[in-house]
Amino acid sequence: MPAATHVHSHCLEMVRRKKEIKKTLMLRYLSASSDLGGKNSDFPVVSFEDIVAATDNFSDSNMLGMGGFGKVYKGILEGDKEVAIKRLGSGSGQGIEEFRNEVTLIAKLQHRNLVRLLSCCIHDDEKLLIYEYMPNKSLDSFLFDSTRKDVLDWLTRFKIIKGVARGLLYLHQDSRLTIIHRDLKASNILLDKEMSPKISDFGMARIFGGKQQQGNTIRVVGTYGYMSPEYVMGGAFSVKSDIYSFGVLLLEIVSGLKISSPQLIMNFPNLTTYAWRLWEDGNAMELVDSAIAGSCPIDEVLRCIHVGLLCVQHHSDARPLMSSVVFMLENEIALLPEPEQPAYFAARNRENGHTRENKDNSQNTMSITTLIGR
Ligand SMILES: Nc1ncnc2c1ncn2[C@@H]1O[C@H](COP(=O)(O)OP(=O)(O)OP(=O)(O)O)[C@@H](O)[C@H]1O
Repeated sequence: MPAATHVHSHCLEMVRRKKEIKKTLMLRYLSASSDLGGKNSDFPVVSFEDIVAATDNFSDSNMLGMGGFGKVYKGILEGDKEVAIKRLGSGSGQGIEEFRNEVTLIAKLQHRNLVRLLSCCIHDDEKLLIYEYMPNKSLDSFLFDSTRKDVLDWLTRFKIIKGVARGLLYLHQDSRLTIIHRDLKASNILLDKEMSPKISDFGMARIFGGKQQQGNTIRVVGTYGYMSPEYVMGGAFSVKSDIYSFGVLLLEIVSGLKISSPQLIMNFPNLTTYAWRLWEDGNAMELVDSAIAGSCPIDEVLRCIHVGLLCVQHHSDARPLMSSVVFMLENEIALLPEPEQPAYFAARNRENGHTRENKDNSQNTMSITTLIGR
């Protein structure tokens, strides 16, 4: 055979082999993905056996925490890859549809301030989600723990506030769809090894396409204290209800106080009411967590409190969009409008002249996840 013909047939053989390998890989990929019911054909899955091995058969020593939908375990996959595995039991209240919602939604999202969903698994009654592992767990484990909150100096707190704001901006305005988280709170902010924040827990998120930006539900899910009045009272959710939750979270980060403490905060029923009174009286710096007071730039802190109060305003129309929030947080010279009175500030407390919130909505931090079917 002439040399040129030999080279040519060799090339053809290489192309044919490459095509075959590609086809085999594609078929393998599709059959693995079909575990999800065929709806997520581009999403990697892990076998249940691998998960059992990775978590030492879901041993208690590997348990990271427990949320409304089930337990979360630390696991090691592929030899040395640390992951967090969320095990949603059959009694977790999350059906296959909600599971698919979380899986398909997160799989499409990529932002440095959102937790990455790496893969998932459905095995008989078991549904499992595999996330990147966040070594510092959630923000609440630092913020509300007097022995750990020192780690959160002002620089770190401001970095967390800005990171969460950017993550939420992506969900609301910068990704292909409008995504409303509906359960933004300190325990849903995870921290990586540099203490950078990542928003997690999209099980209750709602996605909108096109121009639709708000919805209504009779199945109110979320956490009291973080939920906006229009959502609690009427089930109306929109980006503005997430922005309300962000405002609450921001005030918690600055003050180190929980929105719904079991005790009144300085005679006020909750944090927003307390923050508003201090702001109105020109004493806003008194809100700052004593663990960092004295070591933080006053202008920056005041701007944060100001933005927080804009976000928790009673009227949703008055609350800024996340694009404005990010701009106001990142630009020292941004002119901020005066905040109006926050939600839950209606009834006047006669004893001390301060207004008080409706207590029904202030003292309960329980997540409501399954009230009435949609
Ligand atoms: N990716 C992760 N890396 C490390 N720890 C995690 C990870 N995901 C969750 N955890 C830990 O597991 C706990 C439970 O998380 P989960 O998201 O199930 O519930 P939650 O947000 O605490 O509560 P809820 O379900 O009511 O919103 C968290 O508080 C956190 O400490």
